[in-house]
Amino acid sequence: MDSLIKIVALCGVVLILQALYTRYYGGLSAIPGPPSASFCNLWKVLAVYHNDMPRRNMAAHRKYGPVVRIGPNTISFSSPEALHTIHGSRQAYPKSDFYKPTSAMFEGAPLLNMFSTQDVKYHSSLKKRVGGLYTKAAVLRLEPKIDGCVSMFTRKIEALVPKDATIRLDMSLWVHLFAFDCLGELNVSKKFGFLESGRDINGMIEGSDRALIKTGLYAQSPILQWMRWVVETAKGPGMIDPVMKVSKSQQESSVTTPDYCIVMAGHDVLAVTIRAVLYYVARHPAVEEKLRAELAILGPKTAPFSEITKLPYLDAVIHESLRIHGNLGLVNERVTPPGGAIIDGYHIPAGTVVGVNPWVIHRNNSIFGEDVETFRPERWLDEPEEIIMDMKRNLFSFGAGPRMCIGKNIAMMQLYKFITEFYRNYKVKLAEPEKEWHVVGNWVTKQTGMDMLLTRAKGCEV
Ligand code: HEM
Repeated sequence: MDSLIKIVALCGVVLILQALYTRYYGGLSAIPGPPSASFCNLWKVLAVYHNDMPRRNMAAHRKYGPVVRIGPNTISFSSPEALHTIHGSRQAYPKSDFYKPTSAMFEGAPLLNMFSTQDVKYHSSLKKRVGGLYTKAAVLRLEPKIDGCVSMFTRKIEALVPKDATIRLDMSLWVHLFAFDCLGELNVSKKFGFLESGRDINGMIEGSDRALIKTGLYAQSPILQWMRWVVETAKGPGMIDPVMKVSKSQQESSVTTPDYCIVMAGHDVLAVTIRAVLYYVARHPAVEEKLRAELAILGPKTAPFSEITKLPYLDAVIHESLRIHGNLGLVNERVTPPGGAIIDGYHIPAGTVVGVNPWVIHRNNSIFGEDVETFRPERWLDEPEEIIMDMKRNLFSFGAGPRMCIGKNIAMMQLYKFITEFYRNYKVKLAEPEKEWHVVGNWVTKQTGMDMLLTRAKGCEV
């Protein structure tokens, strides 16, 4: 018993000494931040646990400046220079262990995909193989499929909204049903049936939300990450195992793995963006009026993408929604290379987790102006050209550099098409404007609590 107490006491002393060293002598000791963050990950864990990371991360930058230590080995940056160095340049840093759980597991080992891989060479070889499928020109072939999904959404809602009546709908759910069905249509030419049934099928949306929340939370500390890995491994084979067994025998595993990632990517962040547009436009009737006036110039038929991308106010509303409501609420984590790096005047040792949180950079006054908390699409139209270019360069909603979203062109087409048809067909109001929506301030910043009152717009024909 005596020796057990001695061992526990010894471990305690070692941990305390290590914490003191990390705080006062480690290579990051000069960087300001919340006091606890310099020796343990509690600050990050609590911020995510309370679904409050975007707000706390922004507040930390207001208090401590452009470079903030938010964990013993994690630094959050807020400047455009840091964004460029860490994420945007050709030599952008590799992803951190945060991304490990975003690989499916097969026979006890992670199946690396384009999103999850930390290996720069493997990533670049994957991207070379499939990148051509996602260029602006290439995704035009998907326009009819996206049109099909948008008109299915419109038909479903039309069936729920009788002429001259107003109906209350949970738009948080309905846009996710659209996003999931669109994912099916684009990937396997088949809608999954979410819109048809008008609800989550087999708990897929709920399951995906849970997985994203867990990934965001457990990744805040290596110990939690390890515990999650143990639990997930103990659960045994998942959905991907039988697929991989077939693929392996056909020498296709290298194709199946990136496909798996693209099939899983995009529905939740697309839904987050559409919700942001709907919510902020509903809160700003003058914006809605201008948007409707612009859309009124379109003919009665579904407008082609090439035409709607020329509508300046629609473009400004989408950019402003992407800015004010970052899809991801955490620092997009990267790791400094061997030899370390100089970022924003600090020497950051090799192996440090560094990055930028979209919420933080999108509220940088030097880029987006003094009124960053205000939803003002006009900022994308009225400012001098070089300021607008600078805002576009620093809009981080789709990431930046080599690890930027490969699906951005598809996502933009989905957004433009959905928003155009939605406002052409419906008038919308928040059902309870006195209430704020609820935002999950974790990794993907999902919003709920946005019931809306829908009425058919005049001349709406589907
Ligand atoms: C509005 C919709 C979307 C948004 C806001 C969005 C946002 C993002 C962001 C921010 C990243 C970088 C994440 C990070 O570095 O941590 C990313 C990566 C990625 N996205 Fe999207 N995405 C959207 C839709 C899509 C769609 C439709 C697809 C499917 C084709 C897709 C596929 C991917 C892939 C494969 C990556 C990994 C790219 C790489 O590491 O090279 N995304 N996305």
